[in-house]
Amino acid sequence: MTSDPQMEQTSTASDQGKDVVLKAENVNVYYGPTLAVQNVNMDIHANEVTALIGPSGCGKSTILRCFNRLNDLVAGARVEGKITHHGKDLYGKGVDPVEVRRRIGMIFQKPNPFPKSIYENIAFGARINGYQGNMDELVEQSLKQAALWDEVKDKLKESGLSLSGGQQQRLCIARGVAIQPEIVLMDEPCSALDPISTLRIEELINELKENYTIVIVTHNMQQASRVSDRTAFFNAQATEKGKQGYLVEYDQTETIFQNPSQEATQQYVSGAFG
Ligand SMILES: Nc1ncnc2c1ncn2[C@@H]1O[C@H](COP(=O)(O)OP(=O)(O)OP(=O)(O)O)[C@@H](O)[C@H]1O
Repeated sequence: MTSDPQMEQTSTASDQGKDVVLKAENVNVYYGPTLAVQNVNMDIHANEVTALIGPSGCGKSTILRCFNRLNDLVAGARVEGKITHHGKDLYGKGVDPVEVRRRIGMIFQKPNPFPKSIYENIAFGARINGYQGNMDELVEQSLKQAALWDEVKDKLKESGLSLSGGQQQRLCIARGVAIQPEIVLMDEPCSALDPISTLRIEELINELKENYTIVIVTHNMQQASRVSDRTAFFNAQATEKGKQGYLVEYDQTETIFQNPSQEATQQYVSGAFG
């Protein structure tokens, strides 16, 4: 084990190239002049759940937002290095960031349904994205995929805001899957939810990975170990220019939690810091 952060980063050497849908190579992210996360290399694999864990401020959300170009919308944010999606530069000339975000959706920490009916929460986005098929069928199918149909099928005209927090988050997931993304990014999707709703979302994540690739940021280590196939542990080091995040170790979730190669990972997953 080493304690030098520059030396610590490892990646999934054993199965690189296999079903890789997103690949980050030497990614640095700056906010203005400040380097917030440095030298991230990681592959995201198809139909898997990848968890990003680590203490506050180590750059998990920043990296997540790079995966669908949401950082483009943050003033002063700049991404260096390369992120490819099926081998194609996600930031390349001619790539439409709106189309990127359609194929690579984001579920946020706080459920954010539109102030519209449950039905319209799903139909609205689909319509904007040019959906021409049977809307009733799409609404039903999306709500079923998000494990919400049985609870709302008799009140589709009621406001999405009338639902509980956990139901609202599943509505947001239904809205997300209705536009048929390939990848779903989730930024602490359960942090505003009670334990029962959290468990429901975790079960849902497990079901969704049959059809989608999922990357989830979570503070909850039990959650990472329950839902993910691979886990990336990020840490931050103090520098004269402030805190800098970096990827310490990325491997199968079982390895990260039971037999990590880095001491810092071992300490973090055993609750010694963070
Ligand atoms: N919009 C922004 N403008 C400037 N700095 C930012 C911005 N967003 C994040 N940062 C900085 O980038 C670093 C990484 O933040 P980020 O939110 O990605 O970390 P995180 O690991 O997701 O943290 P948390 O677990 O607390 O959500 C932090 O130092 C943070 O202050």
